[in-house]
Amino acid sequence: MPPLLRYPGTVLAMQAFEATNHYFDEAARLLDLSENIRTLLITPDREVRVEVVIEMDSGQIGNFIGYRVQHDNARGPFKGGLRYHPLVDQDEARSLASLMTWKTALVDLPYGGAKGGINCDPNKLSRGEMERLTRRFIEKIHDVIGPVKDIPAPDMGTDAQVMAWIMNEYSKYEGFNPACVTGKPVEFHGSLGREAATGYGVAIIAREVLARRKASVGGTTFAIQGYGNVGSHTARFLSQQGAKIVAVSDAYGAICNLNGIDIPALDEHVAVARKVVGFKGGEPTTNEHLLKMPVDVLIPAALGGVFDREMAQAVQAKLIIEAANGPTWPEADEVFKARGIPVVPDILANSGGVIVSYFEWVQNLQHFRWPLERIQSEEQSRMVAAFHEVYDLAEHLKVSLRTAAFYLAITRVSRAHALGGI
Ligand SMILES: NC(=O)C1=CN([C@@H]2O[C@H](COP(=O)(O)OP(=O)(O)OC[C@H]3O[C@@H](n4cnc5c(N)ncnc54)[C@H](OP(=O)(O)O)[C@@H]3O)[C@@H](O)[C@H]2O)C=CC1
Ligand SMILES: O=C(O)CCC(=O)C(=O)O
Repeated sequence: MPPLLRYPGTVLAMQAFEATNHYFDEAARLLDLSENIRTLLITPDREVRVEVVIEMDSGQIGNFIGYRVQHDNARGPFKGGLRYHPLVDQDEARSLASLMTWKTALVDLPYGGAKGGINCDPNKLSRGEMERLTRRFIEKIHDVIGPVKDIPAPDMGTDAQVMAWIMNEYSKYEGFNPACVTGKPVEFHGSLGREAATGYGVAIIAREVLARRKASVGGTTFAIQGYGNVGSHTARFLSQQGAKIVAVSDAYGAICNLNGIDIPALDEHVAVARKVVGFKGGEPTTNEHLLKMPVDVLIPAALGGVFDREMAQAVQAKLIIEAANGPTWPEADEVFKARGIPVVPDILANSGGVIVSYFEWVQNLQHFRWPLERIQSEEQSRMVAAFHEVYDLAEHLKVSLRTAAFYLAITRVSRAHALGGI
């Protein structure tokens, strides 16, 4: 059975929401916001916590808690994923919802930010239990979500099938409306390109940041923590550009191959084994070792809170791209700054997912389907534009990429509050 994580023995100086607000404050200081505006911007608009009780396959009662935190909607409906994981709690949902507010603003989508989930272990639930859990959760929260209120999407532990159940359950209460949720199966009102969108975007960011550093993806070495939706698609798109992916991992362990892992062959193995360990084209190793390998680029693509101070000191990568949400504690961020290791922040690096969710929502509202070429090319142009805007601002203000990204996002959200009024 895989470990639940966070990393055992880690003593955290702060909680996840506090960490997100720390990053907010670093940028807000440059913006001269009043204390009242700061409070308005960081405080979640609404927090829903519901008991979700289902009958397990064994006949026993299963007790779970579901959360939906709606952080800010000054720029449009709340938007953000649903996570099914044993560590889901109110604080994590707050932190992730807040990150969504800054992410949607940074890539200029007409949305606010939300996040939620259920404290369950999807690896231990049957398909029937997952469906009952999802439907019961939606039964409890259907009145606070919807196409112009709050639009959920996939995150860790949820996928297109879960989104299909959400759409179906929501429609029972509120009438048929596929725009109530994104990340649905393509044949059930979903969008081409959504499943791979986050990884596709991470690979675009890798290409752009390497180009600014006079390097290219071809021949560059990468280690990727997490081989789920985001990690595996990132690996696929990077390897198609000639990257040398020397280590990947999931909750069960890691594999490494300094000559480069054959990603299509690994995918065939994972399709059967459901884990990366056991793949013949790599040596088994640990997640901890993967994070400390001397690679060019390290990509966390699993849980938050992976880098604490100690781990940041041990990292040997030259560049970090945050595909996961919130992988870096502020104490680690300081270490990376001091060591001159640039970090492309989550709200920029993994924004491809919500960008294509936006395209899915637009297609649902238009009752029209866009071809994959249009989706990928529009995702690409939005991400490239946002990346260079952040990079240029960071150089201009002499701040980190994260502070520049938050600066742009806070500017847009506070402007929306000012224009819309309270
Ligand atoms: N899906 C999306 O569109 C987006 C996701 N993100 C973020 O990307 C990250 C990954 O999400 P996603 O790929 O969707 O989730 P998935 O559930 O599809 O995949 C998560 C991956 O992380 C692995 N994992 C879990 N625990 C550990 C651990 N302790 N050490 C190493 N790997 C571990 C899982 O392993 P196993 O399969 O063995 O459990 C799995 O490979 C999250 O931080 C999420 O918030 C950000 C933007 C959009
Ligand atoms: O696609 C979306 O709406 C949100 C995806 C998500 O949860 C995220 O970007 O962290």
